[in-house]
Amino acid sequence: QLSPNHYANICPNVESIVRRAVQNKFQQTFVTVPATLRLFFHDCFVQGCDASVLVASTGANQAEKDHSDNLSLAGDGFDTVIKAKAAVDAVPQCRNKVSCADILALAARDVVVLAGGPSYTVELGRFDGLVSRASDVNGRLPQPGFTLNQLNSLFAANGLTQTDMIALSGAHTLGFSHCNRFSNRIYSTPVDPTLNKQYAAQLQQMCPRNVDPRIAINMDPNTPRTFDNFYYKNLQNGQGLFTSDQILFTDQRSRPTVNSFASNANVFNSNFVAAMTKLGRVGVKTARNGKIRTDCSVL
Ligand code: HEM
Ligand SMILES: [Ca+2]
Ligand SMILES: [Ca+2]
Repeated sequence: QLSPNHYANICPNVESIVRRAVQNKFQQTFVTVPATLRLFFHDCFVQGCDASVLVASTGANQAEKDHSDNLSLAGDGFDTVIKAKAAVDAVPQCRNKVSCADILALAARDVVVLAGGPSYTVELGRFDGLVSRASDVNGRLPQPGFTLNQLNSLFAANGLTQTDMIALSGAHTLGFSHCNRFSNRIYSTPVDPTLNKQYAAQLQQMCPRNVDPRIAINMDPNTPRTFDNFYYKNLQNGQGLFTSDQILFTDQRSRPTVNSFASNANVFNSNFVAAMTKLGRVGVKTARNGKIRTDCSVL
């Protein structure tokens, strides 16, 4: 049973402790923001929001983070949670009382705020999962080539509507992508017709054939460091980076929602907050099937 006041007696300052740690990390690198936000999503969609994504592999177990779909998760997201956990545990009353899953949920909210996005109340009381298996990731995360039906069915499997899915996709207003995620769109004949011609040419320039696979580019070409509704305006202009982004505007069924988020930042913000709150409830563990980890990377 999640509640914003879960730690009121256990660790009353947990919110400010996590916020300060996230702020410190943010001052070192902006990558903290997209990395932490994406990490939360990849956690919640596999075994629920239980910090299973944070677990390191051991000789006996290949953990989620080593699945191919998770290899592009930026290390700064993991580091943010580790730093915040250390800050929480430095307070005697809080030591080993706050779950890694809750710290990640708080940190995801805090990075959105640091990038200029909306603030919101985070529900707390998740326990950390007892397993993390790479094989559990198979088929649980959306792929950049997904159709609207594929996106909808995967999000529906997590209790999220098409509107939630469109709002959460707005996270692509921040952060980076490697070139191979969309190279099929710019090097097909003809070039993907839903791509803005000028944007396609820019992408070809930034991501030439046989580009170094480590090269990553901004997903939002206009305001890559601001959490805003530019993602949806980009879709209207044919500047959606992935097939799974642009389809939200191309398909008649999702276009009205994209247009409404593009024309009204407040509508986007409130839908994003509602969807993040729902995302944070996915597969939550309790004392019966979870625990509070002492080290977020060790079961
Ligand atoms: C709707 C289906 C989604 C698909 C197909 C998708 C796919 C991707 C892909 C392929 C990347 C680039 C990874 C790389 O090459 O490094 C990416 C990055 C990112 N995604 Fe998504 N994503 C989806 C939804 C979400 C959601 C729901 C969130 C969070 C609420 C999210 C947050 C991010 C962020 C912040 C990045 C940038 C990461 C960074 O810069 O380190 N995505 N996504
Ligand atoms: Ca998880
Ligand atoms: Ca932006």
